[in-house]
Amino acid sequence: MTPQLLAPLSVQRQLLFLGELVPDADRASAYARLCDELWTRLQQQGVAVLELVTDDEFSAFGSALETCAVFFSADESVKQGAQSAVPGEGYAVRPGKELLAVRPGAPAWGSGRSRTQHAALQKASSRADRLCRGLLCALCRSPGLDVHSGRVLGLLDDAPLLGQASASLLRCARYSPDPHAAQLLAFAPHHDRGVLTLVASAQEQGLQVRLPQQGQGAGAAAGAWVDVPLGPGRVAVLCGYSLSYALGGLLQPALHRVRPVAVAGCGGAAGGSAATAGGGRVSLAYELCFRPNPCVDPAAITQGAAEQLPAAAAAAGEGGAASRPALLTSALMERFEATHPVSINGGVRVKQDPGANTPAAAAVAARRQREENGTAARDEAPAVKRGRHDGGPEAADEQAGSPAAAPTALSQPAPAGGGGHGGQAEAAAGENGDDRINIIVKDQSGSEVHFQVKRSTRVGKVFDAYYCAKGMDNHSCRFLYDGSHVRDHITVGQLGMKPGDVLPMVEDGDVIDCIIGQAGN
Ligand SMILES: O=C(O)CCC(=O)C(=O)O
Ligand SMILES: [Fe+2]
Repeated sequence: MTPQLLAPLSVQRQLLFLGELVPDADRASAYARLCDELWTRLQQQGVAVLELVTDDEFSAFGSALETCAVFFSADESVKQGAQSAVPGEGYAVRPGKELLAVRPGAPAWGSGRSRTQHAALQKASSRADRLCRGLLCALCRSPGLDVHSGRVLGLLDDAPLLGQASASLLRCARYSPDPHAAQLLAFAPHHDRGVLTLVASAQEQGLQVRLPQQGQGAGAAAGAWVDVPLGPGRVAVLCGYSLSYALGGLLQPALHRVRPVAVAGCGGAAGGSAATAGGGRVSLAYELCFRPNPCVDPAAITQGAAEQLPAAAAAAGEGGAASRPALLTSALMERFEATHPVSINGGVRVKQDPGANTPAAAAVAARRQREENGTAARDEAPAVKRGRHDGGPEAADEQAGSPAAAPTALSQPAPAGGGGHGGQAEAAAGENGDDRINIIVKDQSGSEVHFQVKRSTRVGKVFDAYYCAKGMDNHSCRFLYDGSHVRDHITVGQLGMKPGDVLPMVEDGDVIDCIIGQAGN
């Protein structure tokens, strides 16, 4: 039986944003109740569901959900057009799931339908941003936490005010109803990297959170997956990794997932365009993030916080603020990457275990062995390379509706007919000589993303998939192969080749170095 999660919490926007300014005893006490309840629910259940009484926010979310549903039902060329027209915007299409992302303040793009959609998403993202900041402020002011809100709010950017793209991100996802995917999670269990995430969906069902396993909220149902009741007018609030870190572990990041979306399952409650998008589930997730450069110092942030807090942190099994070093947000995100294997697209980033018995792992191990022996790949006998097929652009590695390059080893087998980027199966195909090779993209911290691609795949597609897996803006990194800058128009097979070279240089398991923050291509 699904445990009863919680009664919706009513919030009036004017309460959130004006409550403390208006000298009205009722409003002040209602605001205090909101603060308290928000804290208690996040701490005990990992999620709070808000009922938006004044519909300003939800009408923005609702129209974004509607326009996205229509957009997602449009044909592939529209999607491809949008993708190429949006430098700096995350965009990905995966089997069974379509994802579109915008940042508040990002300039409009495209024309016609995609422009309409972008405008709706922009409006929803700025509403969500405002709501999220108000909730963060309320959380800090809760009697249970009692942290100076400026210490946390000061780490956010003020980009939405300046009309520049912010660090925060609104994702709109459509999970298509697939009879073959009925047993597959639509979104693998994950933590969000940001501060707070708001999730809205016209469909009541889909989102699930795992109740905390230990600490204050732990009860009989500790560790159980529970449904988060969404639907029109409701928004779920989830604590992300950054906030959890900033508060020294006083709140745990919410582990959440999207359950399987069956054909007849979640489409019914959608109403309007969401239903005409072919059923399935459409959701908006707004992830409020710290700006890229400030220092997040848990000890300073929680200094003087409510007295019972150290005990709460200890009960949650965390070392508390004192054991968490002050980190730049960029370092915090690296820490997140290192400890969280699930990318936002549901792909699993796998650090290959050299002992693992897969061809991909064997290739990586062999390459490392070569490096240790001082035998650089470039020094190998040409005869070895001559046997390889250089792959021409005509052999493009495209499949409609799936990215040309995807991280290997997805969390579940790809749904039938969905492109089949399924880790081991592909690795085996590579071994059989169908011209696929493993390429590793590695950043300065040593974090790796593995790809299995054809030699004919354009490296730009690998980079796009990398940005997508990392949740980063396109064109925000510089890529080096063998120390030289890689242009994104060449193919994987052309990596490292100089004008006049006839033999391919790239080897299975080769590494492309990624310099984060240096725009490159
Ligand atoms: O679609 C949903 O309900 C959740 C999406 C989500 O968890 C995310 O985008 O991080
Ligand atoms: Fe999420």
